[in-house]
Amino acid sequence: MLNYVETKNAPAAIGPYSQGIVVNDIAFFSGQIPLSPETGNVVGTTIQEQTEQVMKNIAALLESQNAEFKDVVKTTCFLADMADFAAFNEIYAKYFVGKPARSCVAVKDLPKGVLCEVETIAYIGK
Ligand SMILES: CC(=[NH2+])C(=O)[O-]
Repeated sequence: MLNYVETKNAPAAIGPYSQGIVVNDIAFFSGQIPLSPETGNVVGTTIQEQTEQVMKNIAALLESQNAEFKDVVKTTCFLADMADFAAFNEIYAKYFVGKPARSCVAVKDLPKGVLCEVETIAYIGK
């Protein structure tokens, strides 16, 4: 059984994808970039500001499934510049205290020219 994630508290999709899909007790959330859920505009210009907005968006997705950061089992992180790795990690670590499995790569470009994107998989069974 597949269920789509739909919440106004996280940015709407900007392409042909959903905010996430739940399969049984696992939620697969689409990559979050630092968009405002209200305006759809990019929030912040620094890696710190943009990572904070990404974390807010992930929190909203998790909340839509009655889940929290501690329920995340895997993340994939995309940076526009690996020089931002340390600063990104500093913000990331405040939220993902449970240290889920992770991959982090630098890519040539991200949508809307942002500095970071983070996708998450969470276990939402209780
Ligand atoms: C932002 C995003 N998740 C995408 O696929 O364009």
